[in-house]
Amino acid sequence: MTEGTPRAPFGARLHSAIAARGNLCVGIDPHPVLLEAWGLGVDAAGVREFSRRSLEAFGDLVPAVKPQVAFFEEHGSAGFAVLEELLGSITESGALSVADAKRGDIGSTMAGYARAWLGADSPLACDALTVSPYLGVGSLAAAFDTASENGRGLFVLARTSNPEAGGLQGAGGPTGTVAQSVVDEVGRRNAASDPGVPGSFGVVVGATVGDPPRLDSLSGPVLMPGVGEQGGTLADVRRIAGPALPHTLVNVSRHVLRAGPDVDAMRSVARALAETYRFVGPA
Ligand SMILES: O=c1ccn([C@@H]2O[C@H](COP(=O)(O)O)[C@@H](O)[C@H]2O)c(=O)[nH]1
Repeated sequence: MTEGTPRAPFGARLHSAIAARGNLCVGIDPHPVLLEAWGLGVDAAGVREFSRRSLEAFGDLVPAVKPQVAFFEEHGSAGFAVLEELLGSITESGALSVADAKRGDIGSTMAGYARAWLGADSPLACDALTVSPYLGVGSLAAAFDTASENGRGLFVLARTSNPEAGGLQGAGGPTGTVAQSVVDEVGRRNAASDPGVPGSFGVVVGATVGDPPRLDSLSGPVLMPGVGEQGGTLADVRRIAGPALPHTLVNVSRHVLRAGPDVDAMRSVARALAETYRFVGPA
């Protein structure tokens, strides 16, 4: 981006990226067990090489790449330095970066996380950040505002893919489930979006969920993990996304990464998935 040129909204940039590359998002999750399987050290240097090979394999194939922040954070400042470098390299590969940090806190503290991940020139700035609404969607106000100001986006956890989530997120009240109320509140923040182009505020809904929230009034993108190792299928993705299918990013991490360390082998798994998970015609 030229200095001084405002960044286009995340929703519009994602819309173009999906039109060009389809709906698959691949995760970079340097689990210790994968680092070992690849013959790499379980340290920041191993994570750096893992990230480099992963991005070489699929960075130019997919609209978005999702680093799992936990596996960088566990290596301290050296791990964060690798993540900073990776976020820049994802942009160079032509993909959007989704930092999966699941941040959430009281409003005044959330403002610090917002500046860190969504600020104009922050070292860890990403195109979109995963955030947790379980301190109240309103506690995320600074993240919504900072993302809007800088053309970045959010994916707010609504109905996550893990089996433990249902008791809390699927709990019902007179107006529907907790997850539905999150989707509806996020959707209200997208109200002014252009028809056909998603707003910049999305939700996370797992591909493993039997009782998903309705997404018809979201007007924003969906990040849908849970395909592959967690058992979600193409049919699940179609059923759960419904009208939001064209704006859905289907995330797959370990199923691709297990094909490594060979870059061509990972690329061929990612390419096959990218063909399967394409819900819009080529641009
Ligand atoms: O509900 C959620 C939210 C986030 N995730 C993250 O997605 C990937 C999934 O990895 P796989 O190897 O494809 O299972 C991982 O980073 C999770 O933290 C999720 O799975 N479910």
